[in-house]
Amino acid sequence: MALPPKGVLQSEALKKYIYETSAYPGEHEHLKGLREATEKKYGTLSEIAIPVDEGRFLSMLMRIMNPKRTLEIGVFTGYSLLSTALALPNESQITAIDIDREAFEVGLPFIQKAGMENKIKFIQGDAISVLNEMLNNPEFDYAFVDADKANYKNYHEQLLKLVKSGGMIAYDNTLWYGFVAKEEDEVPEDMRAVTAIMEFNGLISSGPRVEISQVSVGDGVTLCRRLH
Ligand SMILES: C[S@@+](CC[C@H](N)C(=O)[O-])C[C@H]1O[C@@H](n2cnc3c(N)ncnc32)[C@H](O)[C@@H]1O
Ligand SMILES: O=c1cc(-c2ccc(O)cc2)oc2c(O)c(O)ccc12
Repeated sequence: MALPPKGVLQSEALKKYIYETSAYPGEHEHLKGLREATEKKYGTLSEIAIPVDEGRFLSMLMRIMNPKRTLEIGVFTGYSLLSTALALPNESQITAIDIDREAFEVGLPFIQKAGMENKIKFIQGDAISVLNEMLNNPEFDYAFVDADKANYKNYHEQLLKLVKSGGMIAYDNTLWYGFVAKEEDEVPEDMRAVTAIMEFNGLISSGPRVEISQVSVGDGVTLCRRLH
């Protein structure tokens, strides 16, 4: 079964319009360099990086929130990481976790050229284990999650102990190519993470711990604000 285009926008013409009018113009030169190096090295796999319009959204969110300590789970070559870092004040720190360092090294020269390396502490390791080793001390203002989708519910439990009350957790891919709204027999075998995503969406949609907003940008981003 052929995959639909990635993301919420199922019209290629509308996606092209949005990219060309409001996402590519003004894209930071080193973000563009990182994106092109990722495409060159990884070909179609580069699609797992967040798209440019989502990068702009996350960057705007950071400028509004002005967080001091942030977390990123799932770095790949660093498009979301560099989008975030460029929007943060100099004294801010991002703890970025990925099980794989090889892809991060593809983006690292662009992070360095952009002068953002000092804001980033990269930790190579399984995110569940790395988060478990952190003290249950809510010291982060913001977290972005874009790693293994089956673990989103586990990351959520851990992050509710690590993100401050009033802080924000953003989860990527919560609309998963639109498959969340399709019948089971319409979902290709390699897109079965849709089950975990749908369970996760159900889990966070009610309850006293977070307030959410499902944002239809990229492949769907859910913002969760910790209430207590
Ligand atoms: C979709 S990519 C992240 C894309 C990235 N946010 C960007 O904009 O380029 C997912 C990443 O999660 C990482 N990952 C998967 N499972 C992980 C785990 N258990 N712990 C830490 N990282 C993991 C993968 O190595 C991969 O780099
Ligand atoms: O097709 C994918 C796959 C992933 C993925 C798979 C396995 C992992 O351990 C982590 C991530 O992530 C994706 C993604 O974030 C995206 O935006 C599109 C597609 C995929």
